[in-house]
Amino acid sequence: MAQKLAANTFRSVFKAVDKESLHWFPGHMGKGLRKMQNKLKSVDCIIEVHDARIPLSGRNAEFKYTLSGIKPHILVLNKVDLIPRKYIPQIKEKLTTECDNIIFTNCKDHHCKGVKKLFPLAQELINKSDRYNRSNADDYCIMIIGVPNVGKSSLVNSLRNKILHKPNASPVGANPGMTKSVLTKIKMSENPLFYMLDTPGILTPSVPNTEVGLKLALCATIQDHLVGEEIIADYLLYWLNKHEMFKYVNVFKLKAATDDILEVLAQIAINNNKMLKFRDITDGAYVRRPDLDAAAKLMLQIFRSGGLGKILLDQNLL
Ligand SMILES: Nc1nc2c(ncn2[C@@H]2O[C@H](COP(=O)(O)OP(=O)(O)OP(=O)(O)O)[C@@H](O)[C@H]2O)c(=O)[nH]1
Repeated sequence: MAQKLAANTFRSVFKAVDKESLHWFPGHMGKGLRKMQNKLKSVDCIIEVHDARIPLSGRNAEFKYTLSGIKPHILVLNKVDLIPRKYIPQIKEKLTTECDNIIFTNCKDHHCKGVKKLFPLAQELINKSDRYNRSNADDYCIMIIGVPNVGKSSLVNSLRNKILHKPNASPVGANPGMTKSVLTKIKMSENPLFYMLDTPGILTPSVPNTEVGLKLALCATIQDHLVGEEIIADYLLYWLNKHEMFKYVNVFKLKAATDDILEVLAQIAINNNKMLKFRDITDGAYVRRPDLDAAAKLMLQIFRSGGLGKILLDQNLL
């Protein structure tokens, strides 16, 4: 059993990292945003997907200014399976001034109620709206947007499976930036004629400060190597200790909770036989050392798959 230590035993602030490394805006994203802004004019409803673990951090609301509230907007908080359900009402309340239509989804669950509700809600909102520049169009068009890796393609696939009973169309990947190709329309239903832009629009995450950048990195919306796996793992350790979530002690077979990331990584490496072999220059003999990079990658992978418990990284902002 993990020893429960007082929060003040641990770091109260996380040491700053190089801010530059947290501003990630590769070329394809910039082009994507421009293309998307043009496309937004020809859609009737926008489904914005974000990671439920960071409902208040990292969303990029820029697209909204382009449309200034003209088109119906649904905010989908995906990966709800990774957060404690008790926070859902508070999250809704906190976001209600920004968006009336908030839906929580788990795209890994074929019976997810949120996914089932999404399409009927979009239809209802479009029917209620004046459709602005598209009032004469016979078809309805929905666009899915969001920052990288929040599950946009997974949601498109879930909706396709549910409505069209068709297999997956969009590639799903564990790394950010999977979806790069051109936007194309796919038919979702014949009557009424409903289309969806099947390649989701990628938004740049909003990174106003280091802490938000680290949360985005923890949720894999910024590529790991741009921040550094060890830094992200250290932030995770800091966060877990600060919120007195000590499940990691058992998961990583540690003797006690600790604020020392090197101690944690060394133990993970030993437990998982992730060792590097070196030749000792003095006597030529081989020595083995823990592979800390591999351990940091494993630690992040375990966190991201929910192995350290259900965690709401924005819980302090509610
Ligand atoms: N636990 C959990 N994982 C999910 C869920 N939805 C998607 N994922 C995982 O999240 C990762 C990213 O999913 P994608 O659907 O590729 O995300 P995306 O937003 O299209 O990614 P980009 O194309 O990079 O923008 C994959 O490893 C998915 O399996 C969910 O509801 N719960």
